Amino acid sequence: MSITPRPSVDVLIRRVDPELPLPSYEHPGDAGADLRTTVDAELAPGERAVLPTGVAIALPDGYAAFVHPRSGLAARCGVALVNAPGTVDAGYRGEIKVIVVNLDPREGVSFRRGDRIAQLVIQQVEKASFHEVAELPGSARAEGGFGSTGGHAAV
Ligand SMILES: O=c1ccn([C@H]2C[C@H](O)[C@@H](COP(=O)(O)OP(=O)(O)OP(=O)(O)O)O2)c(=O)[nH]1
Ligand SMILES: [Mg+2]
Repeated sequence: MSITPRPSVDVLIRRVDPELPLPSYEHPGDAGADLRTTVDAELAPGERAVLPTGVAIALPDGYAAFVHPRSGLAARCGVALVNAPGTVDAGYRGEIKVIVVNLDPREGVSFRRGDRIAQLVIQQVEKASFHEVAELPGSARAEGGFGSTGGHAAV
């Protein structure tokens, strides 16, 4: 049985920093195109920084780009994105930036210009038309949340 790939979506991209390569997919089936930092950065334990990526994009309406962490940076260095996933709106024309944080309690982490620090995932998004009601229809979950289904020994 063959699987049919979805057609790609056209995204316009401007290189704010022309010396660095465009974001790219490392493998044909990858979901995220890696974003690079244009600056060197040193993060002490617990420190965060907003790193520029040197690119700006224009997405068709109905799409958004999401800035996701790279698992290697998380697993090996304790680097996370404070707002993962960062949401890049279709109409945003500014430089995409990545808000990194060093979660390691003891070791600092260094980034060098050109390092791949995050990945950009493009997705179709729905636009909601909100219709206000006084009462919401009932549901099995109702107002349960935040561990309401149990399975957390600590809670
Ligand atoms: O990780 C991120 C998140 C956002 N952005 C850019 C693109 C996005 O379209 C814009 C606004 O993001 P968001 O809506 O998350 O920020 P906000 O705090 O709500 O700012 P604003 O009031 O400008 O919407 O900032 C990034 O470059 N990187
Ligand atoms: Mg916003």
